[in-house]
Amino acid sequence: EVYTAMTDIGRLLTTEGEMIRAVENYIIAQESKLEKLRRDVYEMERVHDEAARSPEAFLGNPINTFLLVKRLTVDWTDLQNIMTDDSMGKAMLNNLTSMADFLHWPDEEDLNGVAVALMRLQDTYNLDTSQLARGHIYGKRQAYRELTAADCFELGRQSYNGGDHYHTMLWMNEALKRQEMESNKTVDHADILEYLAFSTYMQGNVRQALKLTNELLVERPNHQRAQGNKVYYEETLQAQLAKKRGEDGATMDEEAVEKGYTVTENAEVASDWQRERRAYERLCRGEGSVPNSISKKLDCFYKHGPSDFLRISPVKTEVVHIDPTVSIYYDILSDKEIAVIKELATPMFKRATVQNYKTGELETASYRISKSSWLKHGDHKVVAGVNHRIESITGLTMDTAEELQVANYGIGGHYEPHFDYARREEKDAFKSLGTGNRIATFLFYMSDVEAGGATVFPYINLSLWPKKGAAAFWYNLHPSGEGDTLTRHAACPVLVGTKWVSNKWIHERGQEFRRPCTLDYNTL
Ligand SMILES: O=C(O)CCC(=O)C(=O)O
Ligand SMILES: [Fe+2]
Repeated sequence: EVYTAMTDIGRLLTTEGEMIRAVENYIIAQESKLEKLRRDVYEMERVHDEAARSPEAFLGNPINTFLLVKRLTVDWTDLQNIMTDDSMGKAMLNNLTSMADFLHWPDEEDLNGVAVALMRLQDTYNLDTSQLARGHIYGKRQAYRELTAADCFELGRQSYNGGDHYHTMLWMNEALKRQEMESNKTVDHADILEYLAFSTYMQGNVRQALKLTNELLVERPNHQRAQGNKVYYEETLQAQLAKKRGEDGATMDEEAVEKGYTVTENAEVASDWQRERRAYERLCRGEGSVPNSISKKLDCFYKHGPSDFLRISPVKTEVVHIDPTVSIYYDILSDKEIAVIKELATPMFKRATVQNYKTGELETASYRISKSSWLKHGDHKVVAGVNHRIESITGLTMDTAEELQVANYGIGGHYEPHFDYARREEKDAFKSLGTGNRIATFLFYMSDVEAGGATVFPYINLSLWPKKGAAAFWYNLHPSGEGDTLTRHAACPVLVGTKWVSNKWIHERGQEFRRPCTLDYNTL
């Protein structure tokens, strides 16, 4: 007990002094914590208000979308950590958690999805990393702020987790540049170096990887993984040097063959794919042009048939390619009809799937990213009207056609090169329908797209730019029923804005007298 002697009570003053200091320190800590929270939330509020004024316009910029998802994942985790070390903060977080049913929280997968989409845009549209980090996209809309070193680091980390060392290097280099210029550092220099060094090694530049690892070791001499990597990189360099000196004369190819790889075959497969990829990306950027021999035969006119309806109300038609014939029809959907279709389709939206022709299962795939749903003839008079219009314009029956598919592509949304028709090995795809193959495609554009989002045909050098209210039409099959390989096409990633389309896939059955078949592969 202390109350019995003055000396002991005197010591209590020391205790009290400590207590006061502790509480004061607590207040200072809380205040600086609150100050940080206040600064963060104030900034978030400012951006949020700007976004809420026009969400489509704001989120039409991929950098803004990435930053929003990052705020709701990485930044939110940081904020929660600050808030959970006191009970008031905990209570508030519990409150937020109990609202889980009606709040949407993006997760790590979403963050990865937007990061991957950004990389796709960067590759397809040749976007420069520094320009992107500055928020510039194609000279189009500007992001609301530049990326910090931590943002670039996050993009690098996401690429790294996906095993994409090429983009890890690009973004970690950018993070490094930005970090060195930041007065308030948003990320540790050494953390960037660690990722950068390893990805540089994975990309084959051992010398540079070693240099970066040495830099890292200057900053963090006890970093164990870096110590291990340093030894390994040095040994690898030695071995490479020895090889160059001819001590081991085997070429890479010879070694690969020894290990059982068939080098040339792989190279051929890769180059077919690469050729298509290059053509696809070039067309997405609008760099393709139809040769003169074809363009001089192209035409535009008012289409007055085949149905009586078109005699009264002709359709503005542009033929943009001959063999396969690709036509564009303008102003065939009104803004009102488009609004109705979007409204009907949106509540039923699901991530688009593709059919695995081996298992027959529908599955999601990274090469098709959009949300879509199907509208039946009887769902609304607008849908019925649309079906009639396609029948009037094409002269083909809609009785055997698929329902109207409505699709929306977000930032980076795309559909890589594909055929709409089922090929021989996939011929069971539509078997259960009993309506034959997809003879033709009628593709409505239900929005303009600010940048990107073209429909491209890599083998005929054709890019179609979405125009609200217009539609594209082509036959997927030759009159013989054989698939027309030149109709292979793709939906380019949306760069800025959003893209809405709807598809009507018309089938073979019922068209026998409308588009008679021939034995000859080519005649129409
Ligand atoms: O959206 C586009 O431009 C094309 C879509 C497409 O090819 C498809 O859904 O099959
Ligand atoms: Fe398609």
